[in-house]
Amino acid sequence: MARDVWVLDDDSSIRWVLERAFTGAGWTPVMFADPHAFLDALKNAESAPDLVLTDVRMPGIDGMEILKELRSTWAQLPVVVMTAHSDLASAVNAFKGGAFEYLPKPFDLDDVIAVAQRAVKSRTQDAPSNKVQPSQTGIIGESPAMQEVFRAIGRLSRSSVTVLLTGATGTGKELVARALHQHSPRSDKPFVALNMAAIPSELIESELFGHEKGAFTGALQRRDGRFQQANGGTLFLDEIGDMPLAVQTRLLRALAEGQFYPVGSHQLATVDVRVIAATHIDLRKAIAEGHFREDLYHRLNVIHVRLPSLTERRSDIPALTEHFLQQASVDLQMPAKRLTKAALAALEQAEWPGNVRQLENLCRWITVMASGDWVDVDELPELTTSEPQTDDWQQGLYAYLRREIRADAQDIFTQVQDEVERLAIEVALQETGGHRQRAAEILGWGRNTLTRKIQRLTDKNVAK
Ligand SMILES: Nc1ncnc2c1ncn2[C@@H]1O[C@H](COP(=O)(O)OP(=O)(O)OP(=O)(O)O)[C@@H](O)[C@H]1O
Repeated sequence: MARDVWVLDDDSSIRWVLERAFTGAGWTPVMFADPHAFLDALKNAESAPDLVLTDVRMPGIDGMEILKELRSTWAQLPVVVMTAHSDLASAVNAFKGGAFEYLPKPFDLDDVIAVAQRAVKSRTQDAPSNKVQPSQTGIIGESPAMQEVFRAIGRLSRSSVTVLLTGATGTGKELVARALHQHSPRSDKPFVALNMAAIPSELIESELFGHEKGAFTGALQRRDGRFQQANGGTLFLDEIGDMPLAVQTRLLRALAEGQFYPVGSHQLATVDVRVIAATHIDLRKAIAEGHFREDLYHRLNVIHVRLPSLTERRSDIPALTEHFLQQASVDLQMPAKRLTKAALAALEQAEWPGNVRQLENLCRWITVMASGDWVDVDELPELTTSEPQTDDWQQGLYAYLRREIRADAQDIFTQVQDEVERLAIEVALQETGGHRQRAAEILGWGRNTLTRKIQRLTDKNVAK
């Protein structure tokens, strides 16, 4: 059965090739050069076409308006947007909730027909809304902030677009990356994750791109990198802000060209990989400080999904707690603990610098440590309940500790303790204009203790 497709593009050569491609594939195309004529046709048509294919950047009209018009006229009509990467985020937003596909410009004609067919097919199979349900992802969250995340997963579910996930540590970035993959056309292909913070920086390049035998000391075998392993699927680059600049340059090239040279190799490797990157740091700041390439940032930030911190969605704490207590009881083969109302209220009011992961760990702790089946406030470990902090030193410390532990560092507690002491002394002395007696009082030490500690830290520095 011939399908009707309306094509809107102001570029006559694009119209020409698209008309031929669609006719050749058995469709009935109706071509529009002028957005206003298109909108008129839209208003006056008695029935919807099977598909609309439109550019969003045309002179004299805001393409987003066209999407909104389409959405309000025929809510279920599948729409394919032809757009450059830079316009995609706004296009997705303008078309919130509708069936949506996109074609990055410039495109291949075979892709056009494939995407068009997929868009039409998805409509016939589709539920009215393309919001992904929490139960389909294993991600818990009824709060409005999380609903926004589920909607984003749904909207992106038929595309392979690059996504940047931001959010503090432990907010579920990896979980969401996996959900994006599971709900993408690539779901039957591998999902491969690489955490920049977890591997020594000098190995990141070969981890990503693979290496030849003998490419560097210790490269005893040729090895595929994560890019090759993820071929056809999704590569999740966690803590992208920790990627060394030189590797950023290589990544940028690999993303732009879909090709790269493995370390020590002269043979180009070609891959088709969707990249999802995540960061808990502010990449704009990293760019300003010269640690992150701006062009790479734009490449990765085609679609941005921000994960809310746990304190932004306190209403999810009871469901998360119940889930983690259940899970801990299964994992640890211990009876499931229950929280009294007061204990749950305390959790709902706590600060959670480590976000969901911290809550998950706490539930494991309770499962092992609490004595009875019911756990009351006094059995909870100490929770910070103060007002939200303006600074995020605990988060920084948390991330630092995790990075060190994953890098197999030794003796980190002493290091951290020394650093805390040094900072506290430094600030106290600065704030008191170098007055040791006052500084000691502020720090809660005797003057002699302060002098001894200063001496010890100075000796340590000298010894370094
Ligand atoms: N909404 C959620 N529902 C259920 N579990 C969650 C949710 N969010 C996070 N988790 C769990 O919390 C833990 C931390 O999540 P995840 O590793 O995805 O966080 P992250 O943001 O990637 O952290 P980091 O930045 O520190 O790498 C995981 O065990 C994950 O399964």
